[in-house]
Order: sequence, then structure tokens, then C-alpha cells
Amino acid sequence: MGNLIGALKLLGWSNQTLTPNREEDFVEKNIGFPCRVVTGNKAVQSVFDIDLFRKEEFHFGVAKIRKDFTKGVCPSVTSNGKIHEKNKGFLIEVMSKAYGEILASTASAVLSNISKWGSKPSDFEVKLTAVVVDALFPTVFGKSKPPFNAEEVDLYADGAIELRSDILEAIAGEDLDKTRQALLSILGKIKTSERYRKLMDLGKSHGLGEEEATAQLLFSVVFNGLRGIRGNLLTSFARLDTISAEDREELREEALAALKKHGGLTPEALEEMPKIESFVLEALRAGPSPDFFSTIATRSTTVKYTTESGQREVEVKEGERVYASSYWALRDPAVFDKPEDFVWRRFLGPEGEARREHHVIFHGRLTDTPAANNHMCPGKDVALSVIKGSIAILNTFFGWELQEPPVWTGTKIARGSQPDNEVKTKSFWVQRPEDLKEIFPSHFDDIRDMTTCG
Ligand code: HEM
Repeated sequence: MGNLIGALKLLGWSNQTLTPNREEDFVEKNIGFPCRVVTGNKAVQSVFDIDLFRKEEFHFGVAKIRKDFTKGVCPSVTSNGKIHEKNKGFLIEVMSKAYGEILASTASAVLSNISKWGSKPSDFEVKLTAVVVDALFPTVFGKSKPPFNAEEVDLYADGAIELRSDILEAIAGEDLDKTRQALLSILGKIKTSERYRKLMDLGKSHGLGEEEATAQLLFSVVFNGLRGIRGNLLTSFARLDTISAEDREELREEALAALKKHGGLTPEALEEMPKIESFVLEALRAGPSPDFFSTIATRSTTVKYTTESGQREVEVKEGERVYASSYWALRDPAVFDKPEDFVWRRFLGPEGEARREHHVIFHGRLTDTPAANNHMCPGKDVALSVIKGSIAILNTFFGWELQEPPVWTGTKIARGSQPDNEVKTKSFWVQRPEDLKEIFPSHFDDIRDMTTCG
């Protein structure tokens, strides 16, 4: 019963069931399984040591991965040891190639999607998913015919995981026919994509057979990549609604100057947008997705960490589950002043630079580098480029009114970092059309038509 009640509490109140007592960390709790819940920033960072903490294969916290959605191959994110090193080495190389194309692809995805939105875009969250799919997927797979489609990709990502508790899963009673069709369709598109053979050769050079390499790409790009970027882009977009018009203008001026100077969304232009970067990092701090890291102690060990009352240490037994909350680590007042406030300048200047040591959203510090021998996200740089680039373009050239103000309570597990309430737009329009025409001339006519006909 303990497991069921624990799972129900987590499903019902999400991060708020884990609200820390900052005097303590590594608290024993049942969240669907008995574990140690870790919430302090320094203590959470201790789980990044892969000698001490390993992944539970095919599981994330209260969720498990459906094996038939990965062709039975354990995804890199929950694999360990030598197998993880092969998977991760491959994915790091795939993502570093994608990084070279991601900004051009992002600008094109944002603007070509907007040209189809009209002035009253409905189903805005699905529309934003399409932006992410169009920005990310071609940089990995090249062209695919027919192209990947946002609805089916979302269906796959929803269907790929289920609840760990069989009882709760039976109550949820999902119909998987459509998600299985989506899986087959996506696999077909991956296998006929422009770069498939090259990707398979790359996989081979890392010791991965075709089945394994395909499954790693499928789960990494369609689940980790899409879900990671989509949730955090939506939350960043919604946060724009919570800052003043003057602050929005300040962000706009910075981005516009950089885009004009470099003739588009280039790496050099993004370099010259520290305010946009700080805004996005703060949005990801205030509402990170994913919001936890779930691990298992590889051996009995003593972990040293700091709390408000000073240095502490804790004995963790071999095999004990450790659930590290990035949501609370990013709200630790020991490292982030007034953590409940949204302070978009928090990551500016030398002090803001130093705060990157505590920003753990990517399962590592922002100053760390993903590697085959750690579990840090290999999509970090690509993901940040998509989010920063999209926010820069949206805020600079477009205006919108939401149907209701976004709200974040940390109680809605299914929403992750996204606002509790679905983001719906009442109206959407172009601003600074002359600048848009000058910087992105090939998209301008289509977008101008959108505002006049919508
Ligand atoms: C803002 C967007 C993203 C965020 C916040 C994010 C965050 C994370 C986190 C926290 C982990 C570790 C999970 C854990 O250990 O429990 C992770 C792992 C991973 N992510 Fe991301 N991710 C994002 C985007 C992406 C993208 C774009 C890709 C690739 C297309 C990607 C691919 C992966 C993979 C393959 C792993 C497993 C790493 C390993 O095996 O060591 N992620 N990501």
C-alpha cells in the first residue's frame, strides 16, 4: 500500500509533495517506491558521480519505458557502464553535427510555421511542437519524405512511457493502437531519411548495430529531445508574459541589434544576446523539465553535502534508490537568492556567470561538458540554441495576447515545467515588419499575408 499511496501523492501534488526542509537532505520517502529524496543543490550534484550512482534500466522515477517502443533496446539515458559509453559516444557525435545547423534550422522552422498560423492561432501548444520538430529533426536526419509530423511525434512520446505501478497503469487504461501506428510511421521516416545510412555508419564506428543505433536515435530525438525542448520552450514563451513591457523591449532591442549586425540568427548573433540567454536560463531554473533525476546507489557510501545548518554526511546503502529533485535544487536559497521570484537578469554579469555552477537542469552543471563517462545531456547546446533562438525571434518580431495568464504551482506532474494551464493565444501579430523584411526577406511575404488575412 505504501507504494501506491506514495505514487498517488506524487501524481497528485508533483513537486509540492517533495517540499524540502532545508536543514535536511537525503530524506527517506515513498514516492511509489521507497527512496531517498534529495533537494539541496550541492547534494543533488553528488548524484552526477557515475561511480556512486547508476541508472535503473528502462525506468525514470515513477515511470517506465515501454520496451516495444525502443525495440527492446535500453535507451542511453537509462543505460550504464560500457553499453552507456557506446550509446553516449554515438549520440554526442550526432548532436555535435546537428549543432552546426541548428540556428539556421530554428529560424526557418519558427518563421515558416508562423506564416501558417493566422492571427488567431488555435492549439498553440501543438503549433509550438511543430516548430521544435521542424527545427530539430532535419539537423539529425536530413530531409525525410513525408516530413515528421508533430501529432505523431507527440503520440509516440506519450506512448513510450507508462506508470511503474501496474495498478495505476491499469486504471489509466490507455489505448495504444494510435501510438503504435505513430511508432511505425516514425521508424519508417527515420529509415528512409536522407542521412540514415551515414548515421548507421557512425553508429557502427561506435560499436552499435543497426537496430541499436536506430533505437538510440528514436528515443533520444523523439522523446528526450522533443520533450526536453518543447516543455522548456513553452515555459520560456509563457514567462515572457510575466515580465514588464519595458523589459520585453529591452530584450527586443538586444536581439534586433545582434540579428541586424550579423544578418540573421547566426552563432555570432546569439553570442551577442546575453539578456536573452539570461532570460531563458531563468525560465529553465524556475520550471525545469525534467524536474528530477532518478538513480540507484552502486555501493554503500558516505555522501558529504552542505545544508543551512552546515556540513552534513549521510550513509547511503548499496541498491538504495536516490531521487534527486532538480526542481528543488534550482530553488535552493543557499545558491539562488529569492528562488521563488522570476529574476530574468539573474544570469547576467560575472555573478550570473558564477551561478551557472548551480544550474543543474541538464544533469550536470551548465559549465560541465557531456561525455561518454557521465550522464549529462548530449543535446544541451542544441536545445539551448533552439530555445534562445526561438525566443529571440518571437519576442522581436511578434506580439500576442494569451487567453489567460500562465500559472505555475509545481503541482501538475503531467505539465512538467509548462504552466499549469494550457497556453492558448487570443491573438498573434507581426511587429517591426520593416526589420523582419530586412533580416529575413525570404519569409517576409508569407508572414505579411498571415497578418492581413488572419
Ligand atoms: C531543454 C531541453 C533538454 C533538457 C532540459 C534535457 C535534459 C536532460 C537531462 C536532465 C538528462 C539526464 C536525465 C537523467 O539522468 O535522468 C538528459 C539526458 C539525455 N538527453 Fe537531454 N535534455 C534536453 C534536450 C535534449 C535534446 C535536444 C536531445 C537530443 C536530441 C537530448 C538527448 C538526451 C540523451 C540522449 C540523454 C541521455 C544521456 C546519457 O545517456 O548519458 N536531450 N537530458
